[in-house]
Amino acid sequence: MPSRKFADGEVVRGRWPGSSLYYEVEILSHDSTSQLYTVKYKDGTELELKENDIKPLTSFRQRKGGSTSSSPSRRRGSRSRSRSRSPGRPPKSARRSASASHQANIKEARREVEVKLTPLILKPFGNSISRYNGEPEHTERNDVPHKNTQEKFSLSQESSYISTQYSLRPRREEVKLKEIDSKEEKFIAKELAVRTFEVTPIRAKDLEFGGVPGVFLIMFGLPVFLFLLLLICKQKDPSLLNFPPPLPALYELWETRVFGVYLLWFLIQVLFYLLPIGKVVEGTPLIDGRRLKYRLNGFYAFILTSAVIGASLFQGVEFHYVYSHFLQFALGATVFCVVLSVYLYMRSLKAPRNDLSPASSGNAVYDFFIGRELNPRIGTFDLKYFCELRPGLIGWVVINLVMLLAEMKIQDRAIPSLAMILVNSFQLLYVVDALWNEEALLTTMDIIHDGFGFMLAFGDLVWVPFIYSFQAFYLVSHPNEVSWPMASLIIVLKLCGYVIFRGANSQKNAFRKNPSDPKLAHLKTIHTSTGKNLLVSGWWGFVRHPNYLGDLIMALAWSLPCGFNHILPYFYVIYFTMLLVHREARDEYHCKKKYGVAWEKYCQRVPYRIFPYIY
Ligand SMILES: NC(=O)C1=CN([C@@H]2O[C@H](COP(=O)(O)OP(=O)(O)OC[C@H]3O[C@@H](n4cnc5c(N)ncnc54)[C@H](OP(=O)(O)O)[C@@H]3O)[C@@H](O)[C@H]2O)C=CC1
Ligand SMILES: CC(C)=CCC[C@@H](C)[C@H]1CC=C2C3=C(CC[C@@]21C)[C@@]1(C)CC[C@H](O)C(C)(C)[C@@H]1CC3
Repeated sequence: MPSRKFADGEVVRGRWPGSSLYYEVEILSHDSTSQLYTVKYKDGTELELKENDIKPLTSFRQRKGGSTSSSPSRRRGSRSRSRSRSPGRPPKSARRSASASHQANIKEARREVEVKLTPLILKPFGNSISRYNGEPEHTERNDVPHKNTQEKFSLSQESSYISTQYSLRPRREEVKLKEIDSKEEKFIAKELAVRTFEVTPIRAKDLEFGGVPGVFLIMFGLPVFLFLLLLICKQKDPSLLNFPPPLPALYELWETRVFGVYLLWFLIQVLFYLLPIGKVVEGTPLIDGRRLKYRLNGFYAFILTSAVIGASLFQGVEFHYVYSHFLQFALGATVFCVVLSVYLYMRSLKAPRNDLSPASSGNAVYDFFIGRELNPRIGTFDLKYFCELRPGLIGWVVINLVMLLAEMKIQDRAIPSLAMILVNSFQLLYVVDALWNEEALLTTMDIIHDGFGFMLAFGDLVWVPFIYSFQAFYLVSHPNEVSWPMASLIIVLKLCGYVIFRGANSQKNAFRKNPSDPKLAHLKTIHTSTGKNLLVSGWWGFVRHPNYLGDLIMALAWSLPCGFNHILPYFYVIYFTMLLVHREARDEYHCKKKYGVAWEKYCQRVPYRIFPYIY
């Protein structure tokens, strides 16, 4: 007897777990020990199924025929389709997770059931799922009404079907149909409640950042690397070819007073965050449809912080203390981040399933790194959202100012160097821009996908303030004179980067907020069946991540004022390129899952990811 009935790559019908609905799936692999097949649904969902739950395509009856009908139930199906698919409607979910796709799949199936119950002449299999997955009909100008496409879409949807147990039933009266409808609704709701996380476990091969060994290395490697960089930078000749200075013992770097100052800084930012000023907006819908509320007062926090810093300077507070204890501050922030990460992990163990991040895996080490809980909150205080923009990002600007003052003091200058002024102003613009456009943060991968764990805690609270201020730190002990023509070129580069970065982010945010915004009417889009469309002209038709391109150009402009004597000030550009290339790959993976064929079409139309004609 053969050990397996279906071969890898074979296209068959797989039963949706717990239901009698069969979908077209591809066999990916077979485990001879558990006798389970790993199959892939057309929306990218992978599941393990028993052999009994798989049927060859040929075992389903197919009917031929036209696609129009005036049967009541058919009309009803059509109406419900166009209601739910209307592109003019705001998207139900800004982020469609795999389980949201399952929900759509199940709904899809339910609608197909309605169609199936009428004695119609139906087209053969094949349309339903590929359409569901977002196969674009064609690209259109954003101001062209989408009605025609939708109608076409509805018809082809209607004219396909999925085999279910209902296919054996005779035609029912409309009343009976409603009963079935409501039973199905209840069944679906129950299914979803139980399966939201069950059906989408992240298996070992899907773990990002090199899985458990990868995140383990990152967690220990990054802090060590940070201290090495800071130590190398303090040397007279900061060449990477020199033997790296030894890392000081932890107790040598620990200063309770420094830690106290760090805590004070953190608490001031908490206080500013809690101020009831600024408008309150809703985030993107969560897996259970809830939308969290966020207060947008980051820019006010920045103004208030500037006032506090200004007043302290006026009072003669010695800011040089931060420069002379820079490593101690970095250690204090790291310790704080570790404690915070442990707290976050512990509390996540009690968090309801629906509150867990789609990136979490069930592996303790991995989840400690990526974050298990998506939006940890104490009351209305959102820990991730707060940390992403406040203590670290505003702290970065303050550290830059400290470096500027340190440069004047150490190099005995009456005014800061042009290089330092350029670095300070460029990065100030970047931070102010982030705070001014605070709402845009709510649609980033960090907020909607990644949990809050060591990765973001360390990134936000340690990496951003202590590494992103590296150019200014470098200039304190390694002065570089920049000529005005050179400065002008660098400014032009920075502005080009900024225009691309801001233009791309604003275009996408405006489109996501209101797809029929008249200002975007000239843009072409690709339809996807998720309710959200993809921009395929404008910035997003140039490369697939124009915002990353702009960000990288700006990063180069931040490093150039440091001159070409050492590679060290270019560390940020190198690191950032790696980060964004990796991030782009992660986003691509999620988008492919989310938009299926539509995303592939987009990739064909816009072949380059970040760098035109290069990558
Ligand atoms: N300074 C730093 O260290 C860092 C800065 N950044 C910056 O943060 C910003 C946000 O980045 P990030 O969160 O990674 O991702 P993006 O802002 O690029 O968002 C990606 C999402 O945009 C949507 N999208 C993709 N293509 C299209 C399209 N053609 N039309 C419409 N929507 C599209 C998709 O989501 P959906 O369809 O669901 O809306 C996709 O998941 C960037 O400017 C980046 O440069 C990021 C990381 C680090
Ligand atoms: C492995 C490792 C070092 C991970 C840490 C990555 C983090 C440093 C970054 C991840 C995404 C970020 C974003 C910003 C800062 C860096 C981190 C936290 C950001 C706040 C910078 C300002 C931008 O305008 C932004 C708001 C779009 C951006 C959001 C993402």
